[in-house]
Amino acid sequence: MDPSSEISLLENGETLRGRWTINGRIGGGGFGQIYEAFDEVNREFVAVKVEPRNASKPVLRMEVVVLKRLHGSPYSCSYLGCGRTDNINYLVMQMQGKNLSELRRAQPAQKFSVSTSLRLVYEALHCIEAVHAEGFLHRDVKPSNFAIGASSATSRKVFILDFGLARHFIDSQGRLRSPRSSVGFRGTVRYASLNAHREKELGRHDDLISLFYMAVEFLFGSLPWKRLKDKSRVAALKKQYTANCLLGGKFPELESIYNYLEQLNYHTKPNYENVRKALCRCILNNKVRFDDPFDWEQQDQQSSYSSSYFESTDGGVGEGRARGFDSHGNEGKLTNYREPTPSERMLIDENPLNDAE
Ligand SMILES: Nc1ncnc2c1ncn2[C@@H]1O[C@H](COP(=O)(O)OP(=O)(O)OP(=O)(O)O)[C@@H](O)[C@H]1O
Repeated sequence: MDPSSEISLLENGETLRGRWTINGRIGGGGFGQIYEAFDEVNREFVAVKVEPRNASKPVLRMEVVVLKRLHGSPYSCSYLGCGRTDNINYLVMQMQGKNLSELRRAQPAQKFSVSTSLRLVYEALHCIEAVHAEGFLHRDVKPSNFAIGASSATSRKVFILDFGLARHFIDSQGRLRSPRSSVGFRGTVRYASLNAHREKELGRHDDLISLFYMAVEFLFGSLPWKRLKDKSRVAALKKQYTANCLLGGKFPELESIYNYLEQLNYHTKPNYENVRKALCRCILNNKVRFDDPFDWEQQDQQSSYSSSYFESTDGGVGEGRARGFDSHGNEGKLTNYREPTPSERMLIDENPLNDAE
């Protein structure tokens, strides 16, 4: 059964393990269905991801492994439980707010301001680094796999979702696993790195290249290959467009990040710190403040760029929504404002990406 089909795997009012009462479906991608449920023990809303027990491509097992490893991380959902019934496998986790794809598509020109774009990318970089630090590649980095928090305390934070395609890249001895010579395509065509198109074993830099494509889409509203489904045609365009061209020459620091990442391979650990430095320089040069309101908090249409070769709408993925999201209730209030740390401030003045680790 296609889990994203209209056939719901859970009914409203149904209770899992006598604790989580289903309250409605909030999303469903290619691999699972996501429900809102009420946790009768902690008296709060939670998210439940479900797949059929006989799924042709089961993903929840890996999701549970990764979420448990990340439990307590400020960049991922808390793990709350998992189990199975006669028909389904399920995973219960912390409820987050809207995903970054739906937030972007809700913007007037379907793009974020420079300020919002750069800060979201900055936060998403932390998320990806946290996953890599636990020895996992995400392999499906895209805007619908990041969400802002659902509470006033977390509504200015970004959380990474969906570890269904994750892969452990280190072995039990802590060594890098040997790359396989060929693997099938992994990820989402629009954001996949060229290595994914080549069906090569993906490395840490490939997750960051997908983040770069997210950045372009945030800033300009779309990617040139957004309407193409054919993987080889998308790959041809990804080869054709330089970072300079994708960014219209407006963000040299992001260009330098892409050009750096492109030189890396499966074996090299990206220098996350230097990528962050380059991003910080971009933030500084564009006069972005970490305490600016996000676009959805205050629609003030600050400096955003337009680009004639991009079209204005997209068929972005991710249909999730989450109740309890309260950014409107907190509009204008910087409930979770985070100053750059002293080391981040220092980074801004240094020259990044000179040395690859
Ligand atoms: N913990 C959560 N809290 C709130 N919303 C969530 C949560 N987990 C997932 N969602 C919503 O459901 C959507 C789909 O979730 P997820 O990506 O895990 O499913 P999927 O089947 O793997 O999707 P895809 O195939 O598109 O990657 C997310 O984009 C998000 O909007």
